Amino acid sequence: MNSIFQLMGESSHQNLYFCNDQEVGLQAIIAIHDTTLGPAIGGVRMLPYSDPSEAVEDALRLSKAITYKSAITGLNLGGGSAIIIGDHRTAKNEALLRRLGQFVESLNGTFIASIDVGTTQKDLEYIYTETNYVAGLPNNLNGVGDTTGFAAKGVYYGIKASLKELYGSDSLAGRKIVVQGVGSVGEKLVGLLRTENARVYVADTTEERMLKIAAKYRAEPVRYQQVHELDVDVYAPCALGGTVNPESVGIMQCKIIAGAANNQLRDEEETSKLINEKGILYAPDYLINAGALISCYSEIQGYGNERTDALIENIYSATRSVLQKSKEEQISSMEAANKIAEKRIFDIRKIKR
Ligand SMILES: NC(=O)c1ccc[n+]([C@@H]2O[C@H](COP(=O)([O-])OP(=O)(O)OC[C@H]3O[C@@H](n4cnc5c(N)ncnc54)[C@H](O)[C@@H]3O)[C@@H](O)[C@H]2O)c1
Repeated sequence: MNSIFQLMGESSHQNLYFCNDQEVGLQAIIAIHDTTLGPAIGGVRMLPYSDPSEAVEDALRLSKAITYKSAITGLNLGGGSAIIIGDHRTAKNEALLRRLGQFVESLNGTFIASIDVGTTQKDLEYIYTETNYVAGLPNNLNGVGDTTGFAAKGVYYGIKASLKELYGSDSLAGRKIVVQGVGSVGEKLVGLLRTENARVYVADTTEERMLKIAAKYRAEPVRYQQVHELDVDVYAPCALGGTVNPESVGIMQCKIIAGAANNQLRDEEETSKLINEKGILYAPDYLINAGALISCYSEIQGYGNERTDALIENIYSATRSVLQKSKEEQISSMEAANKIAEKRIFDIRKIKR
């Protein structure tokens, strides 16, 4: 127990809640990192953790990341996370999800649940049966529906802001961009980039998917093993985390890294240093992939499409501020983003007391 308080203290977490309902088989954790800016939003992640302490660590890490993501994008939301310990393919059912909904409801709006790995919009509907504190509902329940288009739009602005910083122009025409992973977000990003005549290369471990997307958007297919060696303006990681690491940076030929994947940097400190030494510009992942979170915020606030688009467009100016601060203070762009996010929380905390 001591170590849990130590972990919470190290990352300045406010609360950690546990729910154990043996009758329905629910073992769940809700972590609230910081509610200075507003209620803590977070996805419901369902995975078969082998040890509850792993689930606690994940909940703490994920909730802190959301605090920073909300802060840097100007949202009035805090960071949270919900974890259900169990195999989402076999152990998920209506009673379990509704029980989680009751758990969320018991926190009186301090936590707002959305979807994450192992949960779907259908699951969120079950949670919604028991609590109104949810975001990311389907369109037929007046929700934002599929958030992947919003995520792609944010990445698109992040790429444009990075181009502006490096070349003095944010025009995409003729710029060479490789999109690694053309799944839900990657495909929509390819569409946006091609509309403005960027020269787009697409890679995916599923060859059929890669060929389909290449043909649909008149992009060029490349083998996924060759992504890092391509001489391009932008490398957009849109598959899994950790693809930017000392080994891959060693062979990279791109000028900018800007994509949708979460936790792109493995060994953050060392990798940031190597990126810097190579003169590669890095648009922080948690800032430019915030479009989905922004759309959930819009749903909570009852905003229409126009306001949602405007909030997502802010990613452009936020990315520029981060890159400029990074240059001026000779710090990594991740450090610059973290500093801006922390300062906003610090300032707002003063007026909330
Ligand atoms: N879905 C969202 O709203 C959202 C929001 C923010 C961030 N993200 C992040 O963006 C990334 C993509 O999300 P998604 O919803 O499009 O996922 P997805 O599963 O629909 O797509 C991922 C694609 O990457 C491919 N892939 C996996 N490993 C690869 C590799 N080594 N090389 C090339 N391709 C590979 C897969 O075959 C798949 O087509 C994830 O990291 C996710 O966490 C998603």
